[in-house]
Amino acid sequence: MADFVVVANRLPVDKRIEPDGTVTYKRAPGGLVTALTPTLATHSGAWVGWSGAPNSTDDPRVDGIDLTSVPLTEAEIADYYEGFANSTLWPLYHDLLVEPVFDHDWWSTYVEVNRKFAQAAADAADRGATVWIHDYQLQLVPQMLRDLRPDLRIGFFLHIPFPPYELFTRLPWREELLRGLLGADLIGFHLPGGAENFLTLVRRVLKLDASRDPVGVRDGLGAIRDGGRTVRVGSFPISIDAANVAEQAAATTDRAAQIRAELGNPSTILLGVDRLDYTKGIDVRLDALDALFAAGRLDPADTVFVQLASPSRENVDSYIAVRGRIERAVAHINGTHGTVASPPIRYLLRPVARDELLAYFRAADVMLVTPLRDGMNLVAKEYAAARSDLGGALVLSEFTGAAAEMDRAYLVNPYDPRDVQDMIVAAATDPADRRRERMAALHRQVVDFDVDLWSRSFLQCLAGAAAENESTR
Ligand SMILES: O=P(O)(O)OC[C@H]1O[C@H](O[C@H]2O[C@H](CO)[C@@H](O)[C@H](O)[C@H]2O)[C@H](O)[C@@H](O)[C@@H]1O
Ligand SMILES: Cc1cn([C@@H]2O[C@H](COP(=O)(O)OP(=O)(O)O)[C@@H](O)[C@H]2O)c(=O)[nH]c1=O
Repeated sequence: MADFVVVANRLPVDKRIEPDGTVTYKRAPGGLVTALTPTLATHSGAWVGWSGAPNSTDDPRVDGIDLTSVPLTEAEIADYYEGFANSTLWPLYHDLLVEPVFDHDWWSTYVEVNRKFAQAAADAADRGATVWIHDYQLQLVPQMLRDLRPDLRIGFFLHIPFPPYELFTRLPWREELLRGLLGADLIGFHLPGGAENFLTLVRRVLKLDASRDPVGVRDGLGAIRDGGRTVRVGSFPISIDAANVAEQAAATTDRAAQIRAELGNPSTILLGVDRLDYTKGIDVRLDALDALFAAGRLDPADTVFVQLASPSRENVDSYIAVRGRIERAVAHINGTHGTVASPPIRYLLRPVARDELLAYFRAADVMLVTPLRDGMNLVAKEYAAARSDLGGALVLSEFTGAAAEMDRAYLVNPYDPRDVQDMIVAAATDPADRRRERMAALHRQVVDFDVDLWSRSFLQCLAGAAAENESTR
């Protein structure tokens, strides 16, 4: 029994069974794990989630965290994870970048799997414990858990954008999802806009009394009256362990120099680091580079773009399609603008370990972060944290959560090809002192607003919101 329980779709590690039968645990992909791992290291607690493999029931202790596996069958993985979570909610919440599928059988499995997570959390939590539920895969868990364990303090945080009324109300299950979330004492979003969309939806769809004042950042919470309870709603932009990233990155100088040499010592190294997801705009940056090489604005003989892409959701059609588009674009650019000895694009389709990533950050002159939509984007923050040497430049899409705070980046509208091209050229060629001054501001921002502030501010607001509800019980 733990007095602090994290509930997320994924455990922080993926279970792998090696060909010789040995079991290993590897860090799971994605920013949610990156952000929550340091938080749990400072709270002794439990993490309830799925292992990434079918029917896994073992509960290992990894890096000092007690992990509780929620076993999912292959059919549940197909209908709940690949289906409702990643073919319905993910595209709907990311501005319909692909068409969401509305399937009643997937919804039934989503409800059943959310019930499994709620039961596992109820079993793991001590009396009066704090339970922090994460993300779009588990939006029904707050109310299910409150029904099972009214003694708990329940927080929920959404890691992806929360859509406006016009998009959300397409969901045939809109009322059930809103009701599910309202089981929490505090519901957190990255940005005030997501929190305000939620307040509007609750007012219009559920006809509840929801505050109308603008929501502040880490402050100025919204409120919803639901029966005898008050549900608080706020904005808490997630971040990273910036001091740790800076320290580890500074230790990669030799490897960074080696990477530069391996790439042929070009004048400019550009870098992209993403899960292979259609939201990330990998094709946006490839199209921009193609145009810049064709126009002679960048020299393909003296420029290298490294794209590190970690495979993601590989059974989902839209992910298979985007991989095809990206690989065709890489082949087209290398075939058109490169030589056999020096292709301007280097593309890797596999997860890259943290130390190696940090060395790439230190080697890159320009980091390209060009999502069409992204809840936050921790890679942008990691790059700024890694550049304690104040080298490099960040090209950042306005459609990421990170852009709200990192306004000294070279901000781009990823829907405007000319803007993306111009900003890449500016980031690569601006005078050194201008680039340095921008990077200093970005580095300071991520150091001052780190992941510890994110979790502390959320958990403090949760304690306040829960105490208010406990006093009226
Ligand atoms: O678990 P997967 O299906 O492999 O996906 C990985 C994670 O992707 C998403 O990350 C989001 O959270 C980040 C941290 O808040 C944020 O920076 C990013 O913008 C989001 O896309 C997803 O929300 C997680 O649940 C997944 O684990
Ligand atoms: C490609 C790649 C990434 N990482 C790490 O994963 C996260 C990604 O977080 P972000 O918020 O940018 O986006 P999503 O959560 O994926 O939507 C970040 O911490 C990266 O450093 C990694 O470790 N290895 C990789 O190959």
